[in-house]
Amino acid sequence: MGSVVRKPVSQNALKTGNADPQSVTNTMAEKPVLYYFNGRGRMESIRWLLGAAGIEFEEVYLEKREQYEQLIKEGRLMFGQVPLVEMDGMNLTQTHPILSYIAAKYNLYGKDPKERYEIDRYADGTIDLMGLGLAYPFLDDAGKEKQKGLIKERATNKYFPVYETALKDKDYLVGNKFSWADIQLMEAILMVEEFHSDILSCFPQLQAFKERTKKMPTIAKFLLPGSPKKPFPDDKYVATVKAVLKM
Ligand SMILES: N[C@@H](CCC(=O)N[C@@H](CS)C(=O)NCC(=O)O)C(=O)O
Repeated sequence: MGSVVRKPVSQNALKTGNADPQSVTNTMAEKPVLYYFNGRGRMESIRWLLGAAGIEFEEVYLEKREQYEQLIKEGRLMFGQVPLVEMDGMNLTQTHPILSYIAAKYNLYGKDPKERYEIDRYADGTIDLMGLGLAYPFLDDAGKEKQKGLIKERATNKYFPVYETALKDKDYLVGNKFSWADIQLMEAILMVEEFHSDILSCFPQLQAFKERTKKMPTIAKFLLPGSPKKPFPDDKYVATVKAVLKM
């Protein structure tokens, strides 16, 4: 029951961080509403998935501690954590289930339990790899240097070889149909390339995958400047996350 949206506080109130518990609306948002920081973090894969599915969404950026506390007070964060996605009358939390819900809803989640398992497995590999990028902005200079090396090592030796082999004789990772797994892989490739621009030189299948995937209309749109895709995290993003979460 904790996930049902009853009376969401108006987004304008949350935006300012001055949400009044009495300031409620009964209207259910038609577009999904994403509550997170104005930066990548754990929300970025959700933005990617919605973007690739061609679904428009709105965002409420957490800039003040009060906004986060207000969401907790309203019982909208099951474990006191964001990402939060308000969608289909629910307060969705926990990144992986949010992603699989959206993937299922928009037919990007395979045709049967076996394919869904394969999609989950490939997606989790990218989530593990991208977790290294997620942590990067919060490290000190020495930690960043080390993390950059680790991203290269893990991408080259652990993760990319798996996807390279999987794509040897097919265009998509699972069921020869475009799925959430492919979207995750595209995001992961671009993330690693930001650290190591030549990373695909030993991965011709991944290079070809990237070239054809970036031409898909919804993805091409998502990659355009001004889209909901967030830039490489900067100091302001780090400071905001630390202030809101009291890190
Ligand atoms: N397992 C959760 C982890 C979410 C999480 O750690 N979110 C951070 C922000 S990126 C947070 O809200 N931290 C506050 C806390 O854990 O109390 C998920 O995947 O969504």
